[in-house]
Amino acid sequence: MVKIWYMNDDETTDQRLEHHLNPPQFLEISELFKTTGVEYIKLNAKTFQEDGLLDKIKKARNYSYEDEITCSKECLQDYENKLKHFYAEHLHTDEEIRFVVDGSGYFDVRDVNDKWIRISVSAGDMIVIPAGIYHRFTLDVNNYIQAKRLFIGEPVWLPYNRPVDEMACRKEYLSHQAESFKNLHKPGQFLAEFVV
Ligand SMILES: CSCCC(=O)/C(O)=C/O
Ligand SMILES: [Fe+2]
Repeated sequence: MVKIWYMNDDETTDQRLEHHLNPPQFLEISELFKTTGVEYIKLNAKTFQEDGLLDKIKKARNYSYEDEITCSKECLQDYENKLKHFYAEHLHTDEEIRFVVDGSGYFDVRDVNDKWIRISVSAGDMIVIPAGIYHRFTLDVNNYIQAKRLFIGEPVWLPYNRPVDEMACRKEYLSHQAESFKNLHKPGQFLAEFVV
């Protein structure tokens, strides 16, 4: 079950811990979308290969490329280094689409006021992180996640570490954020249409 909360930015303890504010401040999926444009949909991690929902989403969104990544000490080559890179604040020129098949982890995204929001994902959770948003990823204390990576066209995994405010995708993201996310009322306006 996805959980979303504002992080305590001052905490310098292990990145794999929850890092809540005191008291904790949770967000709804619709609030996450309004302040960041991050979309979310729940799939069934046990039946997605037969129930057709993932295929439907891929077709509608033109996700033509798909592979899988497993992040664990045993399965990920250059584990420590890769995790360090994932946790460096960065953006991409394309959407980052992840569907968690097994395990769990945290995607952190910056909100409209540059505050960190932590999204706790586990099996069945799909998130779409827009191009141009500053974000990062970490494993949680279970140290294991397996996720499908979807892509429109050829995959480009290039992260651009902050600050890269002059990039076109960053400027475009900020103008969308200012103009439209806050006026939308449905959680994950686009993915929501697939919820039955
Ligand atoms: C669970 S997917 C690993 C993290 C990743 O691929 C990425 O690009 C983070 O920003
Ligand atoms: Fe990323």
